[in-house]
Amino acid sequence: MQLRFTKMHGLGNDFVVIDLITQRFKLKPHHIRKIADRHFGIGCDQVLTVEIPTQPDVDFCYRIYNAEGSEVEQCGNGARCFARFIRDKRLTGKQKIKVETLAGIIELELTENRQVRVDMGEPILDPKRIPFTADQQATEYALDIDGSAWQVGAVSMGNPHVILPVTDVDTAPVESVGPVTESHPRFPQRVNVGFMQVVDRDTIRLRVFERGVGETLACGTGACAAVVSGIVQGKLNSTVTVHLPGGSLSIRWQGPGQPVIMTGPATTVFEGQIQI
Ligand SMILES: N[C@@H](CCC[C@H](N)C(=O)O)C(=O)O
Repeated sequence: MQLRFTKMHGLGNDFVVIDLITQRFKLKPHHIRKIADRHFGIGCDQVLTVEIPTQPDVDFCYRIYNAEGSEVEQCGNGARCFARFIRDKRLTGKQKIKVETLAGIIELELTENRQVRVDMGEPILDPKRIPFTADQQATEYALDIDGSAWQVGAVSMGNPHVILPVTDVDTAPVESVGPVTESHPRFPQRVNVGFMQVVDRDTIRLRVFERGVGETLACGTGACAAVVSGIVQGKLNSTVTVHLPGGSLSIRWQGPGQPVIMTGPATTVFEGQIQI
């Protein structure tokens, strides 16, 4: 079968977006791996699908697959690309779009300056729900990573994140510490690993070793989780600019009970068809 796709990115975190409303196809993990392969396929960090919602009062269903083939709960950069795709393909005329994900319902809004604002929902700090093995909820946890002692933050944005503080992201041990932490036994569903440098109360620099992918140029949920972690630790104000290798995001969180709001760009690169 020939599948139509659109190649997109959010700050260099790249996606193959497939409309499964006008095309009927059941994507299996080996299809995802083939599509995501940078040598033998199209190449991307995640495959995103647009589907008919299963719940009332929701506009679309948004599904997310990591390059390794696993389905995941949430993807922030992907959410902005999803909104741009829906708009460009005229699948809706609405300014605000409600979509269901495995992590719950999120709201996407295209702004006047071609940015996309996403209500990512409330962050989860309860270790059981992250999931993360810990005696009780805390703002920082002692974590042994391969014999080294780290003080880390742990937050779920629907998907699990651990945040490791570093003094300089340029020299952070992303390639060595990232993979061992991703599969740390205290994170039973594995984890996305953020390396956060606090620049000042309004600015951080961040690199993320993503679960199921490796280091990406940007991670939207990683940016949200890092900011939430920095806020609960008293290091950051409620609106923070996050500088990632692929560009910058604005993240706002006004504290417990409030959703995290992410604003940033979404770009279409090209369109095509793939024989699957
Ligand atoms: N790139 C993403 C996150 C994608 C999912 C992640 N790798 C996971 O396994 O949870 C983002 O922008 O949030």
